[in-house]
Amino acid sequence: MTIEDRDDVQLITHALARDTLSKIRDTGTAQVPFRKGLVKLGRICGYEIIDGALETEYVPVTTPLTEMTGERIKGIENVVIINVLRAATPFVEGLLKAFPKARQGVISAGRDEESGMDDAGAFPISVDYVKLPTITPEDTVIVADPMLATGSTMCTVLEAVLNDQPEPANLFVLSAVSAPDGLLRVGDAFPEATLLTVSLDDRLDENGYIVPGLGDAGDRAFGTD
Ligand SMILES: O=P(O)(O)OC[C@H]1O[C@H](OP(=O)(O)OP(=O)(O)O)[C@H](O)[C@@H]1O
Ligand SMILES: O=c1cc[nH]c(=O)[nH]1
Ligand SMILES: [Mg+2]
Repeated sequence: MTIEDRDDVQLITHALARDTLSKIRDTGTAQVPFRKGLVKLGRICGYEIIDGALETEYVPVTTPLTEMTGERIKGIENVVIINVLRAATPFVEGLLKAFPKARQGVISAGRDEESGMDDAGAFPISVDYVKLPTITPEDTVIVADPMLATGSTMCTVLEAVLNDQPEPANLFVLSAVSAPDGLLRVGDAFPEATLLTVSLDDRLDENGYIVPGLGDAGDRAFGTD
């Protein structure tokens, strides 16, 4: 099945998200505006998740003038955000503006770039640090990583996050830029996940980088090379 036929893949189409992503793709965007762009993108994605996935409920409100019926977002107290070190850190900073009370997990997972991709187009992933909150069946879990390339990192992260935990009410894999191969790998391995992405790019190059992509998100956000 191709990506276009799958209903577990959903694009975040907000114009501000597309505008911000276009700015940070540009090779002339320096470290600080790049990092700030990822923060902004995370905030917009957070608002879009609220709008698309969480319901509202009616509540009584007393204004200075009268009584009325207002709305509150249901389930916003039950959000877990997983930060995949390190490129997800500014992205998660933005998400937290939409979900300030989220419980957070941190996992350091990185591609072993020296080994290269195997015959199936996957990277070996080294996991160095894992600190995860307990998940409940009421939770909306958002696993955030701006780049979803081969999907190797995300599959490793999801295994760790879901290991011995009850299935959450919603499971979102959130990326800014994704490649078809990675979405297929993650979607096939975790059919319970909804794969949200701002841009589904064309392909991976021979080194597993997304094309057109934005380069190495971690290096660009942290000023390393
Ligand atoms: O889908 P994949 O092929 O696994 O690639 C995606 C991963 O690559 C990047 O991390 P990287 O290993 O460069 O670590 P970094 O965030 O520390 O730069 C990115 O942030 C993802 O975690
Ligand atoms: O294109 C890519 C692929 C993996 N990680 C990145 O930061 N960029
Ligand atoms: Mg990197």
